[in-house]
Amino acid sequence: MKTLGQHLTALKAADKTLIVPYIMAGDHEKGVAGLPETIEFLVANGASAIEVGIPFSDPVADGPVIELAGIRSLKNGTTLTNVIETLKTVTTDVPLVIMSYFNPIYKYGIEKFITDLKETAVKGLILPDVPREHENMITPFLADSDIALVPLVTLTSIPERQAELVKNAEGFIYAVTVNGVTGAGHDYRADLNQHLQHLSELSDAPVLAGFGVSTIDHVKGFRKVVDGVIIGSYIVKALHEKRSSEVADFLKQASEV
Ligand SMILES: O=P(O)(O)OC[C@@H](O)[C@@H](O)c1c[nH]c2ccccc12
Repeated sequence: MKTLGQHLTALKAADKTLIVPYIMAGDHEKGVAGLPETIEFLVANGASAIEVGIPFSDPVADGPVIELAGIRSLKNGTTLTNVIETLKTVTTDVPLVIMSYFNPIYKYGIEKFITDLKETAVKGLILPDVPREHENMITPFLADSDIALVPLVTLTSIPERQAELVKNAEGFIYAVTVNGVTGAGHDYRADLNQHLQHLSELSDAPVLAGFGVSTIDHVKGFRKVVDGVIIGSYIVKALHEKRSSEVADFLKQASEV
């Protein structure tokens, strides 16, 4: 299997718009047992990679939609252990990216976490509450794996910090488009595209914009300056409300932008 960076770079070279849906593991009527079919559904509808969220009781960066999905998932009995066991049963060429707060991983054991992921299609990690200064808790274990630690770059990062965050980036760069939590309904800053353009120039790694992406017009707008988008709340809400054919249409249209 290719690394996350190789997979996305190949799609980028073929001039595809990178589309990365986010789902909350275990937010399904079958609980975590429903995760493989949700992944299959997203793969079948053209996802470039899939961000798999681990539910956590204190999700500081999550807006209401993702937070509620996390609460439902925890009620369904989802744990990092049963997510990893389930992911071991999933075979796909589309790389998976785990999005988790640090606490569940710390409790699981960092070394065991990385070792166990090697038996899955997980090729990347997004850890929003692990700052660059503390990444060395994780990076030694990643050294002999093909799992990338995806940098999150926010609008408030000063230019030097941005350059530092994207230096040697593997996988992709997650460009956070708003100052705030996940979810729709934010107004994007007038100079957002300039910021995104600048980020794209800083690195060869694909740049994906995320937070608030919920319409095809958003995808078209971001596609002018970056390689693709991450879509969370819109997908999580629509899947929960059983509007999967709408999600399928959205993903197909988005990948054709
Ligand atoms: O929901 P949105 O606005 O489409 O944004 C993606 C986001 O949900 C997903 O990437 C995510 C969920 N929780 C996070 C915490 C931090 C950073 C990112 C995330």
